Amino acid sequence: MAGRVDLDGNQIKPITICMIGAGGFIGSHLCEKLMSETPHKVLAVDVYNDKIKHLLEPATLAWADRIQFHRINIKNDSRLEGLIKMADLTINLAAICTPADYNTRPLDTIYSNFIDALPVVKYCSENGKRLIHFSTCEVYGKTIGAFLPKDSPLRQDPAYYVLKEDESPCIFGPIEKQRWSYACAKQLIERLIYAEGAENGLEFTIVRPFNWIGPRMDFIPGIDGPSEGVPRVLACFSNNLLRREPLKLVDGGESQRTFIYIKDAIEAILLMIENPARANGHTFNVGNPNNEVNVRQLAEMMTQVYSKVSGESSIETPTLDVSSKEFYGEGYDDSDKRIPDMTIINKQLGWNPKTALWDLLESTLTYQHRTYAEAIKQAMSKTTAN
Ligand SMILES: NC(=O)c1ccc[n+]([C@@H]2O[C@H](COP(=O)([O-])OP(=O)(O)OC[C@H]3O[C@@H](n4cnc5c(N)ncnc54)[C@H](O)[C@@H]3O)[C@@H](O)[C@H]2O)c1
Ligand SMILES: O=C(O)[C@H]1O[C@H](OP(=O)(O)OP(=O)(O)OC[C@H]2O[C@@H](n3ccc(=O)[nH]c3=O)[C@H](O)[C@@H]2O)[C@H](O)[C@@H](O)[C@@H]1O
Repeated sequence: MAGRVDLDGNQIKPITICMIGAGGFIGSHLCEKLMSETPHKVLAVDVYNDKIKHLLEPATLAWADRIQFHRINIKNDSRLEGLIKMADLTINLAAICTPADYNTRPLDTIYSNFIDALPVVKYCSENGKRLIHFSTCEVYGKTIGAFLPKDSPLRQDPAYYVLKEDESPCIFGPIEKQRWSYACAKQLIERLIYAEGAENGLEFTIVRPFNWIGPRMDFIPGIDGPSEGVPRVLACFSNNLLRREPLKLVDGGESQRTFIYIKDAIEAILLMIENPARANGHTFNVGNPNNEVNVRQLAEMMTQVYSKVSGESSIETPTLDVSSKEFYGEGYDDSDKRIPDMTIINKQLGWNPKTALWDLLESTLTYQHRTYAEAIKQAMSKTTAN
């Protein structure tokens, strides 16, 4: 930890970070990294702390005096401004960010991603504090290529699908496709932060994550989350595999995604934290363009990897096609393809992702099996007994 230097060879001074949403998937990994590898302090703000309990207790942990948990709902708590004032940097991760909510709870989604983020931006701007705000790759919406005829050769041309921070348009569907409530709220908060930078000198960095996945993502329905809840695809498919039921492919599983291992992505965030001169004023794609699959291929790969790590053979019919209306309800729509352009993050921070899809699924599904297999067996035998 001693003698840490930034990318320009300058000594890194310990700072205090107000991390809002620290108890979530990304927050838990970022806290872990900051505690184990840096001298920085974290004021961890969230309504839950289950995913960071191992960092908070026991009080004898090496970093015990560098992390404090504050159980605060940022919608309505006057303590927020005080915490932002105490910190050198605020990182805002708090959001509703599961697609099943975008079309079924659009008001909560818009409030969470725009209205609730407003005071955070305002307090940072008014108090001269730096802000790293988590947006999303969903702000790009659909690719330009999605509007070309299916057999157009231009669909193979990267100019029609690679997503660039400073060039690509944001293409959303019509208003009744409420799926886009999330992307639209995130886009507006990005524009507001950018304007605070331009007009009031706010020092900001915007992060656009592209499908970060790994241990502790979301929840397993009926085990550590609601039985009827629909998490993001990694947890949905993990749940199906653990319960030995078919993986559900929405609208044929044709949508394409690039998946990145959470630990690779966290390296990029640490570089942003410790290199403000290189990160301020920028919006960064953070993803792994080499790990592209469609959802059907993801399902097949996860089925193979899970067989390997659990030692169980796969079931006879491993996948099942479902319509998006059946699975998510009215108003669902989808991003067709998401390949991040890496030029800006490469130039500013020299960062590249490392982990191949098979390897990141192997470590993640090993974790899922170890954490949940027994609990699922017990829950299923109880249901059968009843
Ligand atoms: N995981 C990804 O791949 C991904 C992709 C794109 C964008 N993002 C963005 O990154 C951020 C973090 O995502 P995540 O995957 O860790 O999600 P997450 O749901 O695991 O974490 C969000 C955390 O914010 C907390 N939170 C929400 N509202 C709050 C409030 N009003 N007050 C206090 N805490 C509140 C939640 O309790 C949760 O612990 C989000 O802004 C999300 O939109 C994530
Ligand atoms: O992670 C990201 O980068 C962003 O994208 C996600 O959106 P999306 O990728 O559509 O969400 P997933 O739930 O991970 O779904 C991926 C794909 O799998 C499909 N899916 C999901 C679940 C399932 O059981 N079956 C299935 O076919 C979805 O329809 C979608 O096409 C979420 O919006 C956010 O977490 C985030 O902003």
